[in-house]
Amino acid sequence: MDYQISSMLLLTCVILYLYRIWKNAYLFFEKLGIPYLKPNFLFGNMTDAILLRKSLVDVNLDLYRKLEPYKFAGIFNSMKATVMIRDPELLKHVLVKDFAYFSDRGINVDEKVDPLGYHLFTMKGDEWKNLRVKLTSTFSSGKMKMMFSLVKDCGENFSEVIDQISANETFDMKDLSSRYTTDTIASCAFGLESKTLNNPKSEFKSMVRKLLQFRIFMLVRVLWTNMPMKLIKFFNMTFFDSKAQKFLGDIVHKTIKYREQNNVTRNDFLDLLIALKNNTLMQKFQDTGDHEDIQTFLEQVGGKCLKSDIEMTNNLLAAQCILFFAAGYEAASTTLGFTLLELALNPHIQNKVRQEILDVLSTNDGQLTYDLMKQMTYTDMVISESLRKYPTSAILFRRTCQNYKIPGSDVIIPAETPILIPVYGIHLDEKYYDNPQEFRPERFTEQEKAKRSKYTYLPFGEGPRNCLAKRFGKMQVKLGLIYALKDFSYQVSPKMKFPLTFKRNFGLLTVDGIWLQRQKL
Ligand code: HEM
Repeated sequence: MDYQISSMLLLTCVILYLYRIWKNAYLFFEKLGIPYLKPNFLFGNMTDAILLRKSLVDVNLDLYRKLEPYKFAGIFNSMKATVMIRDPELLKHVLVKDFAYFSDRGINVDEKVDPLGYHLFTMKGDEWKNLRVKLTSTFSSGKMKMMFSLVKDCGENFSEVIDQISANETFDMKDLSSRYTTDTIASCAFGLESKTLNNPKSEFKSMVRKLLQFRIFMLVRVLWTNMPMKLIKFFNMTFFDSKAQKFLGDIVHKTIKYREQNNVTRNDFLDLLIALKNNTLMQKFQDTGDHEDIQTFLEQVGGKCLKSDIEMTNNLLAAQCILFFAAGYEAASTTLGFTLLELALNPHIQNKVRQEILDVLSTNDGQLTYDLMKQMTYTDMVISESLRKYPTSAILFRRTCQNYKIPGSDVIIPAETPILIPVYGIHLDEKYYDNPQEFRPERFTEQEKAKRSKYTYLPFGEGPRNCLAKRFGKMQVKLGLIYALKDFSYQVSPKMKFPLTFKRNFGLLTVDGIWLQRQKL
């Protein structure tokens, strides 16, 4: 009986405590004079996402639309008051001009509890700046040329695997694309021939999948910006799935050891990272393109040089390799899959891209080179349009590092406030793209691009914290597309259901399957 009474008392205290927090959170925007959407107790404006009734992507799209015509407004990520920035001009301030106020994403990771979760995506302040400068040089345009032949080999294999599918057989292009991007990143970041294209049941593939598999902890961490370190330590929460992280971390450690002991070079990211660790990057890989990228970055973060340095330990190298996988494989494979889906739905565009590919290849006996790939400009427009309609990172996060006065208003957002950037909402806004559901690559001619603000198109983010590997990601998708289209045409299978239902995960825009059929040409 006593036990029951104390349990009831404890529960009442917890509810009262949560109610008090919620009441304060509720008043947050009232006090600041910011318009906001009325939240529900505990779930805020995220009820449908938390109860897994809708994807986080769709929930945020609804919120973006409900908040028309405000330039910025308040929403509640569960109980956390978050400012959504809707206006492209304000986004220019948040992402670039006033970057010093918004330099991190507010994701807390304890380096001791989770050394492999301590990477560029989660790092903050000077440590992030130092590492970003170092890694910038590994993704320069010169380095992409170096990596081209490794990705091209995977592209050729992708085409061979597509060739093995029978005519009119329904297959999942999403699965095939993710096996292709797994192989490209395994080759470029880990120095491995993972061969998941040939072996869909490989352990490597299942571990990579596990890395980003939906976990309720991940959703909580995305919604609960600034989660207290004590809680992270108490639950021993790792950023990615701990088993997958350990599996991939062990591979990197072993490969580094092998290469250092046997003096092996393979011209991939791991070589570049090892050279960074040993301070031999400039001797080994001379590349003038690096300097320009680093200079631009330093100017944007407001300093010509950095205050301190960061030690490149083997754990730090392994953490970056794992991040390359997590950040790259899903984003690139989803983009490739959606692009092929749209091409199957729009045969006239499919024919036009294929014609460009064949015309360019015919100038060199069908042999693809890096420079020839660069000449395929219509293909670039098709990829850009695909990333507009399906930006895999549908929402982006920042956090105010200090109090910030919103330009053109009297509102001051306090330090430590989460900021949400509704990329998907902006990409589907009729104000910026007429008939936004129509797939139209011509939106990306130089002339059309010049008519819009740069901040209405954010598939790779913008400013110093944008995608580090934008060039590599685009190259993966482009080579995949070239090898998928050169010898085959695609139709949508009756198995594909419309409208698309996005996965209920922690904010990535993706689907469970992209069902197509192919014909050999
Ligand atoms: C089509 C493919 C890709 C897309 C659409 C994409 C998109 C993005 C986006 C939207 C962000 C967040 C930017 C922001 O907050 O402003 C990001 C960050 C990042 N991406 Fe990518 N990405 C792609 C491929 C890759 C690949 C292949 C890699 C690595 C090999 C990679 C590495 C990273 C890293 C390290 C960051 C964190 C940067 C930082 O915080 O400094 N991405 N990416």
